[in-house]
Amino acid sequence: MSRIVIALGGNALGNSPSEQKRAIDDAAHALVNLIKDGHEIIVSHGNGPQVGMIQLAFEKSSQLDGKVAPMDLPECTAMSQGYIGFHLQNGIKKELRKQGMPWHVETIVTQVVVDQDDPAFANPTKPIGSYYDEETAKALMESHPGEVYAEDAGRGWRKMVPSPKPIDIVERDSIVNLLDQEFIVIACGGGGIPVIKDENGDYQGVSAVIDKDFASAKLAELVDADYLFILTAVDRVAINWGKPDQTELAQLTIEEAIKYCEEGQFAPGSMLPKVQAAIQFAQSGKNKKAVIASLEKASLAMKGSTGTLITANVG
Ligand SMILES: Nc1ncnc2c1ncn2[C@@H]1O[C@H](COP(=O)(O)OP(=O)(O)O)[C@@H](O)[C@H]1O
Ligand SMILES: NC(=O)OP(=O)(O)O
Repeated sequence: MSRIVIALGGNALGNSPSEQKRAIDDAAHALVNLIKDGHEIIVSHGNGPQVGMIQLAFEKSSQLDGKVAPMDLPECTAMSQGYIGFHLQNGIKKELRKQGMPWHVETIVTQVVVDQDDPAFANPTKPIGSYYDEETAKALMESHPGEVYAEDAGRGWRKMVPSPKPIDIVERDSIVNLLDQEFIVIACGGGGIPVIKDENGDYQGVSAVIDKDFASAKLAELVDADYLFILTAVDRVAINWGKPDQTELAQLTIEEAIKYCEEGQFAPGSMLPKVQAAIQFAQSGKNKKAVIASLEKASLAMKGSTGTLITANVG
């Protein structure tokens, strides 16, 4: 039995609540297969499209109705954890019921501690919300001074917000207690709600969105997981991505992964943070294994027949 932290990418969630429910049904099947294989799972998920949508909805509502206040990013992430967790926990429960498996599933509203002096606060790089064409994005920057829009990994222009690195997880002990009670835990949704500790020792939200792959690596480290699974829309990490000599990689040592990152093989905002998060987890202790694989082949990736394995001692 292995303890696996699973980071679910955008393809597990879809772009609207109804699409999300359908996508989660497929994701739940892949997740329950891992439980059937005897593993303990902790699920995290992204929220880039959702957190942007929630923030925009409040901005538009406040323009229409002065009694509605705009919503800051930590609250928007908290809302996204709630409704994505709602769909995920019910989707997983439904799949467990179908397969006659008596497991409990719980979503934890998770706060993740960041450093208020993280340089990321001065350099917004995390894409959220919808995609725009360049002209629209530039018009939005003119009409919304202070907001930053930039190209997102060749897929269009998006709003960029600060994305500090995760340092600690406030609800770590609750997560471990639930795991010990044989719960399937959903935690660190949307990278977790970014917080700092104030002078009284209380947690205060800060305006940022943490990358869910880095938060998942931190979660995997803090719950002493054996595996970090980063599940996305491709079977394997590739070098020379999108070129005629594109080559999929079945395994990478930490040193090889660092070298490819330095060569610029992975697009910032899409594959780069996944590989960096995988390296971070693989470096966090002995025999720690990170796997980047496609959602529907998660169970096969656990058996080693697909996915990219990143670990200290490949072979
Ligand atoms: N070198 C690469 N190897 C594999 N996929 C890559 C590479 N560079 C970019 N990609 C793209 O990055 C995507 C994963 O990033 P993204 O869609 O942002 O993740 P998420 O699944 O977390 O939403 C892949 O589906 C693929 O289209
Ligand atoms: N918070 C976060 O990293 O979300 P995405 O994976 O959707 O970008």
